[in-house]
Amino acid sequence: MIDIESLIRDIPDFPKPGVVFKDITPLLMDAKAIAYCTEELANLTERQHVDKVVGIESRGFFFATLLAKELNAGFVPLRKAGKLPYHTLKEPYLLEYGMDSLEIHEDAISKGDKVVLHDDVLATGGTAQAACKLIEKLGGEIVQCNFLIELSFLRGSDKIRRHDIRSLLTY
Ligand SMILES: O=P(O)(O)OC[C@H]1O[C@H](OP(=O)(O)OP(=O)(O)O)[C@H](O)[C@@H]1O
Ligand SMILES: Nc1ncnc2[nH]cnc12
Repeated sequence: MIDIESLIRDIPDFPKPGVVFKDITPLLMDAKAIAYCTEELANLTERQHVDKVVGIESRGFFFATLLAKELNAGFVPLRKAGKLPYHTLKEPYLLEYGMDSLEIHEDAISKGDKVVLHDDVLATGGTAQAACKLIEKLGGEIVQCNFLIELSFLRGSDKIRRHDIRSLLTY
């Protein structure tokens, strides 16, 4: 058991006044914490069969690839607009401190694939909602939305409540 909360630091007023940013870089610098979080994130899925773990650029990538390895699944990147080289589907969204668009390669998920969506933080839920739309447009079946951190006071789970939502840490 590792106290991962002590490895996440609050940065007030980043990237905008009024936002308290959860900085996970201290956690990422700790080898035991990486191993612990990877195993615990995989345990949240109850080790059910998963075809693809979808990770959201950029901080979602850190644990999504490790989680894919742990679950013996493939990894699919959801990237910010203009970064993926092949044919894409695109979805705009609002997040706690701005707006953006996410894209997915149109051949990244096959109809009926069992998919775990992973990101580091669930805040207002705009990012995760857009990600779910893209996965489902390609015919993926979302078996879990899996997060390192949920900021429950921002009510992001309201936007993806159809899904199983699990987080290692909730504030
Ligand atoms: O629930 P929401 O309000 O939509 O916010 C959550 C998103 O915000 C952060 O990403 P950010 O866009 O800051 O990009 P980054 O991962 O590249 O830092 C975080 O990694 C989530 O993807
Ligand atoms: N408060 C926050 N800290 C870290 N990442 C975030 N993404 C959206 N809100 C965030």
